[in-house]
Amino acid sequence: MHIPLRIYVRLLRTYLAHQRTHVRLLAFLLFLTIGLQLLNPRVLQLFLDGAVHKAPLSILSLLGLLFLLVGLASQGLSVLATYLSESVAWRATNSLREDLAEHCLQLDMPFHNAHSPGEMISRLDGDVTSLANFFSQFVIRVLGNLLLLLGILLMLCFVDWRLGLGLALYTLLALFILQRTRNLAIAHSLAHKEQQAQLYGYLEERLSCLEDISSLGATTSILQGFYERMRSWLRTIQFLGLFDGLKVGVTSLALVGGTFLALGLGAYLFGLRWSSTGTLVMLFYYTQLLQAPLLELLDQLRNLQDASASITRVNALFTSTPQVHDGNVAQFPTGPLSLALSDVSFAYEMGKPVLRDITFSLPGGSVLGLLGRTGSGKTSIARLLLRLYDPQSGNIHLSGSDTIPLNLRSLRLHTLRGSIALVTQDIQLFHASLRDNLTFFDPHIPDERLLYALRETNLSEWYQSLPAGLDTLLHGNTGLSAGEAQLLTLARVFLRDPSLVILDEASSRLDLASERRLEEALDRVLVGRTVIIIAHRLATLRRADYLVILENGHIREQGARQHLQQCPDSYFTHLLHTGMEEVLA
Ligand SMILES: Nc1ncnc2c1ncn2[C@@H]1O[C@H](COP(=O)(O)OP(=O)(O)OP(=O)(O)O)[C@@H](O)[C@H]1O
Repeated sequence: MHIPLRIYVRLLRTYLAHQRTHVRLLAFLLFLTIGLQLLNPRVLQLFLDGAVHKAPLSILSLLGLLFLLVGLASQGLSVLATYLSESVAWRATNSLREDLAEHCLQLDMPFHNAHSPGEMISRLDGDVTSLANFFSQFVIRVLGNLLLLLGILLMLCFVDWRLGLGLALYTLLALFILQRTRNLAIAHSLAHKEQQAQLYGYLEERLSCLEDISSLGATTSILQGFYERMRSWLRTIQFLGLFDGLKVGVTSLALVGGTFLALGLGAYLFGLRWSSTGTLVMLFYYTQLLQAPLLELLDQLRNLQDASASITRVNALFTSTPQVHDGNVAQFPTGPLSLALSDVSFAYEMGKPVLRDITFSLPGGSVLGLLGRTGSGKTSIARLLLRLYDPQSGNIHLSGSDTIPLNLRSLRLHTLRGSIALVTQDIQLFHASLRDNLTFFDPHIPDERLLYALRETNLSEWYQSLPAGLDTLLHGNTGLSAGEAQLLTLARVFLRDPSLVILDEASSRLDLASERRLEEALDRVLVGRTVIIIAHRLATLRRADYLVILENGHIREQGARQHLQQCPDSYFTHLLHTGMEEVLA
């Protein structure tokens, strides 16, 4: 996998730019720690040689104290550096997470249809988390450890060039062997991540429809699927364990080889009287010290491989652009909203049209009933109005009381979606307080407005029964009846004060009593707004001024409801006589 250097540099510059001081301090601490590590063996050598040559006790005590202080300072600085690097890593990854999440929220439905929630979670969290080390330490550690290696080898050269050369050759050989051994497990390590993601995706999907699984008696087959995934995961983990064992064995062998070589060379030179006891101990110490940067460099190399895979995926996400482009008109038309669709045709997939030449208009403040068999394209019209998709041909215009008609595409998406509310039967409540569920986590909406919205949507009695009022924790959709959940989504709509409300079969799953409560609430919430009711049943059409009846993606009939109802030849009258539910279902 080849990633241009500029991508790494750009990432580092973007996400470390605002914490330059911390990064500089971190680099200083790491280099200081490395310097101190290099110093101690030399102090030890001086101490030992001093002891052998009967140096004064005061000098030996001073050297002993220096050895202790350097050791303590190096440990203290390491702790500080770890704390700082964690802080740098979290800040950098958090802002990357924030940017990615914001970008994902701006991507349109075709993108989200093609990527499962599990996949998005793994991008937004898994991939970003694996970049933590890259942000906080990679450059500093690689540079630092290379310097440490070089420093140790230079120190050894300084003592005796043969020692330096011997250990330099050993370092290169050890790096090569260890790198090779580590690469053996990469394929299994990738398979391990993939299988883990698959298992989590499987669990996420099954847990989200636990009620259906239990009621359909599908628990056994679900568990069977779970066991199968666990089994193949276990096999990969066993292989990984085997490779881990091999890796530890080879690493120990390589490191022992280094010590053996150093001591062998030292003993040879000692035999030739070219080195002292202190030098021998220092040599042993430096060889031990050599192992840490060696392993650290290999770890960083491995981390870079992981980071590169994550950077590729994160980059791919950043470069995905929405097919729906934002407009530039920030001001939404004021007053009752009129709507006009002219010759709108749309297909989710090329060659499979879902809507064909749809043309109708709706005066501001009126109610349109949108009817049609399942799959006739009703919901697709709602999605076009919200610009979740754009039609392939035709135009949609909006106008208020004081503006000329505006093309839907010219409006800012944020403004548009803030002014059109879609209420479906698919209700999404969060594991959060009632307040947050109503405000979508916007802290600026005062409680009085929330209480007013709850009253207007017939939820006062339910609210009185809550143990902690607006702070009561809602556990998603559980714990509320379908009717209460639907009224709660209506309260959300009321708070947003939209100009256009689209009710997509909002009451179709409710019992009679709940539907009546919802209808009463709608009487209040819909006042002064333009409304589109996507309906299957006659009862939901009682408030419609106009009707559009769809059939296989085109308009079969349209007109004022009163007119169509009174016209004996109209399709609507036919539907009324034959029993609309049966014909449209
Ligand atoms: N995301 C999608 N990708 C591809 N095809 C889709 C998608 N959503 C809907 N369709 C197809 O588009 C057609 C119209 O669907 P739409 O949901 O608009 O119909 P509908 O009238 O609202 O149906 P229902 O009453 O069942 O909700 C159907 O054939 C459907 O299978």
